[in-house]
Amino acid sequence: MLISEFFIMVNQPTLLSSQLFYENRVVEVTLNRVMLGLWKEIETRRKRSASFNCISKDVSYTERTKHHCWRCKDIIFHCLDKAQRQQWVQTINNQLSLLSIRPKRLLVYINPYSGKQRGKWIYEQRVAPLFSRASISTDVIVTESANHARDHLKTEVDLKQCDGVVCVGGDGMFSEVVHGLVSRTQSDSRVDQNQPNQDLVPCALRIGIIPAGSTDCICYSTTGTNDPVTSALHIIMGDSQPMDVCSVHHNNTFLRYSVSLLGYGFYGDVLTDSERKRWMGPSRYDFSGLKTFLTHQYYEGTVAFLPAKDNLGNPRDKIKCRTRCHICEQGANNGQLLSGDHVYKMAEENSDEETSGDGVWRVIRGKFLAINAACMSCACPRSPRGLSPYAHLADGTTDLILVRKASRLDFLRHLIRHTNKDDQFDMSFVEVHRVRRFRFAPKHSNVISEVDLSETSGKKICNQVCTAHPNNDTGHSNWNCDGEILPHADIQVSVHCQLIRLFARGVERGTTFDTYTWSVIEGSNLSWQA
Ligand SMILES: Nc1ncnc2c1ncn2[C@@H]1O[C@H](COP(=O)(O)OP(=O)(O)OP(=O)(O)O)[C@@H](O)[C@H]1O
Repeated sequence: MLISEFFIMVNQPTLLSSQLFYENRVVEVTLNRVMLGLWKEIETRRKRSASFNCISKDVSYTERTKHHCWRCKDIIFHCLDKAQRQQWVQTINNQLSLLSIRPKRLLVYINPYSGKQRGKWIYEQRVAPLFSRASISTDVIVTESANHARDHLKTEVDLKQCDGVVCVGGDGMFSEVVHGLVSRTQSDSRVDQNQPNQDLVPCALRIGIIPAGSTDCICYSTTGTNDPVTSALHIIMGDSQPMDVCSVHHNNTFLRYSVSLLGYGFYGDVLTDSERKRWMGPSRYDFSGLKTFLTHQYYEGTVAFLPAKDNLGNPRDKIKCRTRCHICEQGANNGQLLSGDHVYKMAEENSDEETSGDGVWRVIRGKFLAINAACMSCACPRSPRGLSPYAHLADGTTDLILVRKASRLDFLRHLIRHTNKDDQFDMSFVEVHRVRRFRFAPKHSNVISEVDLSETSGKKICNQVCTAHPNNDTGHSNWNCDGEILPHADIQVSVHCQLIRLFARGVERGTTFDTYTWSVIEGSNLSWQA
């Protein structure tokens, strides 16, 4: 069982301190309330003498390695007598029993078709052995169809019987679990999700993500890596990272929740096209991305938004969201949605400001290549800084990025900047705002239609690519909501501050503690050998 963080805490009272043997060395090992202290070498012996009546103590712990990855390691200390060994086991087990933040029972959903279809293998080979070592009991469900996990969580599960929910898969699988858990929490609390101005009830259970998908953007943005073992160790340690959730409505009807990207125009069109090409596998995103870029479609409409409070910084302030982020703390202090009249009416023709009960809305009309709302950085291995590098996980805001009509070359320069260190917002046709709520209305009335996912004929693609300012048949794009297509262009979005919590701790700063930071795993099932 994972014990706890294992690094020097100078201000913690020492519970136990002994001279033990480690390899050929005599070391001073200390245990304080939450951590096993780093041992200090006292004396080196070339060989442990055969006359030592040694008793060994096997301890597992987590160690930070490169690129935010954690690994589980074992260490064996040797004691001189049984009494000393007994004292160590007893004290460690007592401390472990006090760590209530660690989950003991988990509900696990595995999507066997995520990414390269290795979800089941990843769980069974790399994660389950760690859970069992940490004495965590699991109830594992391999999903049989899309929305299996969501519907199971919504209706069937006794949530009191587990300490957390784990999804093995990609961002789509995580989104399913979020929908299941958030909807279930609201229905248990009799909260109507169809009201866009409704404060939602935060979920009690934490969610763990074992990455096994194609992009794993949410896992990457919340742990700094998409490594299944690292995620499993964060779960075992009982880490907790709050996260905002956006609710998306159309005319007082709830559509979906979003935790990462809402994209209209470019990202909506890439998704719509790529869904038609699922048979191509993950390469469909590259193909559809190129095709959408070449069609260079823009969309007219009105964006209205409620800016975030000044104390939450701005999307270009270079303050990254990191473990124990002070901006997210400020966001939580600012409170959930502000009470009062949240109802926003679209601005009069020539006005660029509107006042409602919760502040002054800004209104922007124009022709847009893309409208994106990033609730988190959306970093992933392909774009390590993400769509909005300084967006925060839990401050109650989303970064609204408006990319106005521009030449293909300028748009290409903007897109390329997502993959390097240049500022993608430092371009005359791009503006970015930190907002609490926004809404969009396309210029042309929104026809509610089933999205046609059938393949477009080659001739039509060619026409679209070759036309200077092509418009699609309806004159509006689709919203890409965390990888799902929304059927409405006219939407209202509200950010719900810290609605859910993950078994994660956000991306950690630098590597200052790397050499000194350890986390002990084994506890009640410490193996001792005479
Ligand atoms: N048993 C199943 N059969 C078919 N679809 C499923 C099943 N279980 C889950 N799904 C659906 O598969 C979709 C994609 O899954 P997931 O996100 O895990 O993988 P991915 O698309 O490869 O990864 P990413 O979202 O990171 O790109 C999800 O929207 C989920 O609803």
